[in-house]
Amino acid sequence: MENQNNEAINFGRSLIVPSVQELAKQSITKIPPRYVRQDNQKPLFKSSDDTSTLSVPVIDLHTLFSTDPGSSTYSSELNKLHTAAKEWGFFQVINHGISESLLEDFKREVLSFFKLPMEEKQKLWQKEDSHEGFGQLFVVSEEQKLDWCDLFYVITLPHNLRKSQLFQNLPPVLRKKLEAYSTEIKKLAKGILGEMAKALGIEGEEMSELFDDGVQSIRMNYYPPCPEPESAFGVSPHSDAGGLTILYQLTETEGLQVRKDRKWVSVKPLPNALVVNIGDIMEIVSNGVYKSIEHCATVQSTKDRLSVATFYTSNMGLEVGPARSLVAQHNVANYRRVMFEEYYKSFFARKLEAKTYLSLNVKSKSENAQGELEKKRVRREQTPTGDDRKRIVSATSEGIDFTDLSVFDPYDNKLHHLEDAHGGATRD
Ligand SMILES: O=C(O)CCC(=O)C(=O)O
Ligand SMILES: [Fe+2]
Repeated sequence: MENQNNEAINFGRSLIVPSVQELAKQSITKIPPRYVRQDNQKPLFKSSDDTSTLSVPVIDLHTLFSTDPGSSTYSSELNKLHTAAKEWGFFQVINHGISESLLEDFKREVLSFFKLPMEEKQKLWQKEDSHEGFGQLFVVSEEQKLDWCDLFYVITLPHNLRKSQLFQNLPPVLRKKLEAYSTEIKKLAKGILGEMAKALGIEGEEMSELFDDGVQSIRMNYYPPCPEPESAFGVSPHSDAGGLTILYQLTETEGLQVRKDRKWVSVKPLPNALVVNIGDIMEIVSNGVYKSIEHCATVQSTKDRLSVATFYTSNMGLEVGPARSLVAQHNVANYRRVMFEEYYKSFFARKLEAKTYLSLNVKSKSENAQGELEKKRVRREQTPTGDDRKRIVSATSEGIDFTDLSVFDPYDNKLHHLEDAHGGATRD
């Protein structure tokens, strides 16, 4: 039974910030300091065309959803999905079953939505007590650097979590298409989660308990052209909090970058493909077999870019932890159990930053040594100059050998030099 009181639930709020789209309409040649990243935090640039080898795997969902599970074609595609989720945490899906016409209609409506005059958008702007609507997310202080992006964020499922006033004020055709898109994405997310369960060896019943009536939210991102694209992020490096994210890249402009080991790889928009990535909750459920991977969006000087991210996560009211069937297989639970609602609320109450929330708060004792090192790394990266020496001394006195400008990288369990921008990784 749906609890009607759920509409009172607020997953978060964010400080109200100016519209970047409006700012970009003025012919500025420099961006305001609030968007300019420090030298060692700037994005790295290269499009997928000039990189050589690495590209995000592509999975054919028709093979998984419609071929005989006993066939070798099926098992080789399932294996491809499993490897992509383990080694990349990101992949693109083709033949996903969402019709081209729905994707086109939805795209058209989202494009016009961001073109609405400001007076219309104001009616749908975030309020101080909730981050749903037009605006930004994760802004917790006036000093914090801002992303070069306007977004519209809305909880779409389950129905009783919707802010009905926000829905009623949406342009009617957008509302209709959003409804259809949200239904299709839920179906798709559950289909992919079902295949993942098979690949991981999680019992179907447990997967249903976790994800049958999951919370779904949609974030529409508009990245205007930026006069200083080398200094700003469209979205800061982060991991997503949910179960799965399904991203629709509406334009051909590249911008999404995914961290693969210590490199950043650009995800080229493919016609009619969707990008899927593992979120923190799915990393927890998979007991760490699948990884929720850091990613970010860069911006360009002449082209704008639009994307729609749908976050599909577990049911309300649940305590989420590593799947029972996996703990039995692995003989260890690598993550603590967390109340989903608390996890989501705490995620939204802080600045968006790398993978710190998951690594610092939910890893179990067996992974804590790594978590402690990560905590020190984050503290140091937040103040890369100044007190660095002291921190290194304090880390060393605790038995950890930090050499100057070295960081611990939780992705490969090694120390690396921190001379590179963009969080210490390099681009392939
Ligand atoms: O626009 C993109 O490509 C990435 C957006 C994203 O990571 C997000 O909305 O969480
Ligand atoms: Fe994301």
